[in-house]
Parts: sequence; structure tokens; C-alpha cells
Amino acid sequence: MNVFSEDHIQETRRRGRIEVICGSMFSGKTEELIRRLKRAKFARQRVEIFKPAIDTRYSEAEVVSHDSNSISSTPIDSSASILLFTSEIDVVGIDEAQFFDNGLIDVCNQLANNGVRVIIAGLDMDFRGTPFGPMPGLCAIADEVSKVHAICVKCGELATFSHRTVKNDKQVLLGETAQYEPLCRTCYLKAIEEDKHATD
Ligand SMILES: Nc1ncnc2c1ncn2[C@@H]1O[C@H](COP(=O)(O)OP(=O)(O)O)[C@@H](O)[C@H]1O
Ligand SMILES: Cc1cn([C@H]2C[C@H](O)[C@@H](COP(=O)(O)O)O2)c(=O)[nH]c1=O
Ligand SMILES: [Zn+2]
Repeated sequence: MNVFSEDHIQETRRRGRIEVICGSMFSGKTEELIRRLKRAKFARQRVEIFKPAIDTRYSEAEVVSHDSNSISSTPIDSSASILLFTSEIDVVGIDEAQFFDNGLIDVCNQLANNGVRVIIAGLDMDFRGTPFGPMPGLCAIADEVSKVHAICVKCGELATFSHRTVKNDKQVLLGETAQYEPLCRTCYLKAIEEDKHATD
């Protein structure tokens, strides 16, 4: 079995498909997205990359991983804008998909139906462990879903949760290691129990 998309027939065949890369923060979603997109560029495919304009964390116009890998992108406010930029395109990459509106599901379906390979990276769950934005819908329509994992910073197991370490109840709070830590289920349940007692 290939862990990641090394299936060269799927990589180069000009047939529409939807690939989703999901997981917690620090799980390598952006690195894997950049890896697939750079390979598509080496194959001389026409690639267009989008990210939500609100995600200004590392750069305004680049998709950047926690390890400083980067690729240039177009920041957009609404999923509908993707269709304006994607005539004559073979591969579309989308990072931080959780921040987009639910219209993204239909946009990705339209692109794939028109022969475009769509590669989407995003958080499957928010800090509460609740499905985030259009991600569950995107997983449902995907041809392939890759769930990637960080390392739990408490015990070294695989992490599936993004624990927010600062007090803020809003679903959207941009951040990195100062605001979030990746945890396994056991350590996450323990941490949120401790958070409750800290506010009692
Ligand atoms: N606890 C951790 N587990 C795994 N990787 C981590 C951890 N903390 C920091 N990293 C770094 O994060 C990188 C992944 O970054 P990135 O692809 O931007 O992740 P994501 O997009 O899923 O947040 C790893 O290669 C590693 O260098
Ligand atoms: C869990 C969670 C995260 N966020 C923000 C924090 C970061 O800016 C991004 C995730 O980036 P990554 O590439 O996956 O590391 O999302 C948020 O706004 N709300 C949350 O619940
Ligand atoms: Zn753990």
C-alpha cells in the first residue's frame, strides 16, 4: 500500500478527482499538500493554489508549513472565487480548507467533474473536537482521504486532536505552538478535564 499519493497513474492521468489530506495541527497536512503540488509542477501540469485570505499567519500570499516549506498561492475570501481562476488548469490545491464556506464542496465537485485534480488540506476537527467547516462534506465527496497524524506532545503516541492552550471560545483563532498542542485522545480528554477545573 502507498501511504501517500505515489500512484503515478492517478498523478498524471488527466481525469478529475478529489483528494483530501486531513488531521490535527502539526500533522503534516501542508507539507503533504506542497509535496503533491510540486510533483504536479515537475510533471508540467498547470497548477493553481488557493488559501483563505484570513490565514495571514506565516505569509499573505504563500502556503507555508510549520517547517517553512512554501509554495506561492492566491488568497481568496470566498470559495466561489476559485472558479474564476481555474479555466485551463490541471491541478487545484487548497490549504486551510476548514476556513472556507460550505460552497467549497460544490466548487470542488464542479472542478473534478470538469477533469481537474483537486487536492485539499484542512483540519478535520476544531479545538473542541467538532468537525470543522466544510471538511466533513469534502471528506464525503473525496475519491481519496489521507488522515495524517502529529506526535502527541505529552506521550509520544499519534495525535488526532488540536488542544487549545489559551482561553478563547471562538472557533477561529489563528495560531501555532503558543496557542495549540497536538494530543492523542487520552491526553486530550485529560487536558480538557484539567482546563475545566482550572476555570472552576
Ligand atoms: N508534535 C509534532 N508532531 C509532528 N510534527 C511536528 C510537531 N510539532 C511540530 N512539528 C513540525 O510540523 C511539521 C508539519 O507541519 P505542517 O505540514 O505545516 O503541518 P499541518 O499543516 O498539519 O499543521 C512537521 O514536519 C514537524 O517539523
Ligand atoms: C484547532 C483550531 C485551529 N485553528 C487555527 C489555528 C491555525 O491558524 C489553523 C490550523 O493550521 P494548521 O496548518 O493545521 O497547523 O487553524 C482555529 O482557528 N480553530 C481551531 O479550533
Ligand atoms: Zn498522548
